Amino acid sequence: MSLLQVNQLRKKYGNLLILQDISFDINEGDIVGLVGPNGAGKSTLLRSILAIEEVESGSVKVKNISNQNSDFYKFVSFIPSDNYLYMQLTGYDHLAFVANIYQLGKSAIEEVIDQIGISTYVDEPVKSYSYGMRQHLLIALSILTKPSIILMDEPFNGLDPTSTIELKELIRKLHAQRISFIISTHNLDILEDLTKTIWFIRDGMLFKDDIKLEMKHPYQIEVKVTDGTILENLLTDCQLPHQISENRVITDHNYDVGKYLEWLLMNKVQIQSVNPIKPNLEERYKHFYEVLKK
Ligand SMILES: Nc1ncnc2c1ncn2[C@@H]1O[C@H](COP(=O)(O)OP(=O)(O)OP(=O)(O)O)[C@@H](O)[C@H]1O
Repeated sequence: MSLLQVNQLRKKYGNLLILQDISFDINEGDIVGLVGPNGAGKSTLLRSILAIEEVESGSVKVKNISNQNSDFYKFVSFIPSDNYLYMQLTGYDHLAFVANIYQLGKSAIEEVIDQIGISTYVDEPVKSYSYGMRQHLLIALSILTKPSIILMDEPFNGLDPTSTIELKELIRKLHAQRISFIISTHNLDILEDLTKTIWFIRDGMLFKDDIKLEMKHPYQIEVKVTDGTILENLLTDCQLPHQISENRVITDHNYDVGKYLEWLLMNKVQIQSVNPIKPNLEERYKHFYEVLKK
């Protein structure tokens, strides 16, 4: 079911067009990864969704409530990339401050402290927290209102591997409780662990990682046969471009895989399986920008 609707969002800084009429829908339970080079417009998009930035035109709604209505912010939370915590205050002070704005009681605070697992340090001043502990506090703050979606801008910046794993687990846990996410990050490996829905932004335009783009990628097809030695001997006669690795022949997807199969069958090679070797996100990312440059 559609949760967040972004319609024709257009944003300029001076004469520079930053967001070019961006539209998309996020469904309940989605985790969307937003990637793109520096200055592509990722933060501006998140900030415009939240009406922190004034836009030229377009509309944003969550559960049919406009971002011009304060109720919008009960359902949408934001974790910005810059640390906006107060070093002298404790984690609890922060939670009490936000709870007060939304007129939430102590029990709501206790609930998120338990849920995020920050009870051992919530009464300490934030200046004593590690990056990971600060990120946990920011998430605790973001879920106080029980939002339906959390927008995160570069949440993994500065985290060590342990804190990164903890944050990923926390995102998965909240996702299992039906919270949706839009996560902007440069860390493609982390993103690929969390979601298959990865969107690219470049020059203020949004590109969903669509199948057509993937089909154009010259990924390879792997053909398994029973005996590598025979294969190697056989393939000395094969005119089609290929590489051999043990008992597999790796072809180039630009060539028709049928031709390889035909040739192998004709030479009585027993085929065990034929699998596309799907490029990883980093390869698709590189390919994507190469395609766009043309
Ligand atoms: N307050 C501002 N005034 C003028 N230009 C701005 C402002 N904020 C951002 N920009 C410009 O808007 C463009 C998009 O910036 P934005 O921060 O949204 O990119 P980004 O994709 O989040 O980049 P990064 O990955 O480096 O965080 C950049 O060209 C940036 O210089």
